[in-house]
Amino acid sequence: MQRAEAARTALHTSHPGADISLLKVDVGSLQSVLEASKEIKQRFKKVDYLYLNAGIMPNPQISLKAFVTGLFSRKVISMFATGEGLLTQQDRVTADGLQEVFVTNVFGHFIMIRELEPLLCQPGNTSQLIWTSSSNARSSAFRLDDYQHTQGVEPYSSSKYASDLLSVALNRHYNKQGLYSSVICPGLVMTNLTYGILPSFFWMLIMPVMWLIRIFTNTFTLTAYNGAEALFWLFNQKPESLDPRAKYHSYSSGLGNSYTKPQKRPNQNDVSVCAYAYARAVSIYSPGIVQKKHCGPYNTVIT
Ligand SMILES: NC(=O)C1=CN([C@@H]2O[C@H](COP(=O)(O)OP(=O)(O)OC[C@H]3O[C@@H](n4cnc5c(N)ncnc54)[C@H](OP(=O)(O)O)[C@@H]3O)[C@@H](O)[C@H]2O)C=CC1
Ligand SMILES: CC(C)CCC[C@@H](C)[C@H]1CC[C@H]2C3=C(CC[C@]12C)[C@@]1(C)CCC(=O)[C@@H](C)[C@@H]1CC3
Repeated sequence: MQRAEAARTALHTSHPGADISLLKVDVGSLQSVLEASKEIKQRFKKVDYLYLNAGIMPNPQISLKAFVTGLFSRKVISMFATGEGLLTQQDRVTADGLQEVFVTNVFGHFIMIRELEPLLCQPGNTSQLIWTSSSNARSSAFRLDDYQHTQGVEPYSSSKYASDLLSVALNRHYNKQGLYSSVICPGLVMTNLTYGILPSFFWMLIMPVMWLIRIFTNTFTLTAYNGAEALFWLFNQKPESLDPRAKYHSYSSGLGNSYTKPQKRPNQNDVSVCAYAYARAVSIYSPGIVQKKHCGPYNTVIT
């Protein structure tokens, strides 16, 4: 909350008239998501934009062997752009009995969308869901028969691919009610997430190398300001004009100027499968968990 208050103060300095309301939510805890959603419904009559940005990559490990092999392969540029095959993470099970990466990066957000449905689907109004996904999302890390990625070591890639699929499934389900979902990738940005991969002083030391790499890959946005480009770009678009299956990337030119461009779509079969998986996930988890946590009745009907 302290960080949120600091952000509010900074925003008030640059935008003195802004009405900024703070609310604490742990998207990794279903009870917290339900409570926060209830509070949002009390505070607001409608929600125009829901930015699903919170995400984690716990205990990341770099594979030095994969990095060195990648450096001398033809895939070197794509390795720097996506980090594919370079990172593994150690996941854990939350108090709700869910995989932490899956619940934080995907499922908590999904429950919030369902809970806020009346505010997001107002007649005569369009609303946008904007997910912060990643170019690290990888279909081969996602399996329907293990959609929480309990068996593998790449829960981050898996959860980001799940959010890409879920966004397409949400478009199919909600577009006719004026709700539109998009995913973005901010590129490689220096944040607490990347400081968990390598210490901040190390990133500082290799910054000249990073600027050099940026000449060859536009995905090294590096600053939060440039990384947020696609989030801001989407805010200004007519949601009906967006491609429901695209991923919108924040890019930076060699000189550090940012711009947004759409990129590839998830596989059609995967999308149908994902819609089914999430319908099943909600029906399995919601009633049991809510009863256990004494949050009152919570019925979800998925068609
Ligand atoms: N940095 C990068 O290079 C990239 C980042 N991304 C994605 O961008 C998003 C933002 O990450 P980034 O800013 O880089 O990393 P940070 O670790 O700096 O920020 C993560 C944010 O998520 C919030 N968060 C984490 N867990 C929870 C939780 N359980 N409940 C509520 N909020 C939570 C954090 O809140 P708090 O500060 O209160 O803990 C923080 O605001 C993530 O989804 C990440 O996957 C995607 C591609 C590249
Ligand atoms: C640049 C240096 C000389 C060496 C850095 C090597 C790696 C640690 C990085 C190379 C590509 C990076 C990358 C990510 C993390 C750090 C690297 C693997 C991400 C996976 C971070 C989270 C994301 O969501 C992706 C978009 C990033 C892709 C690139």
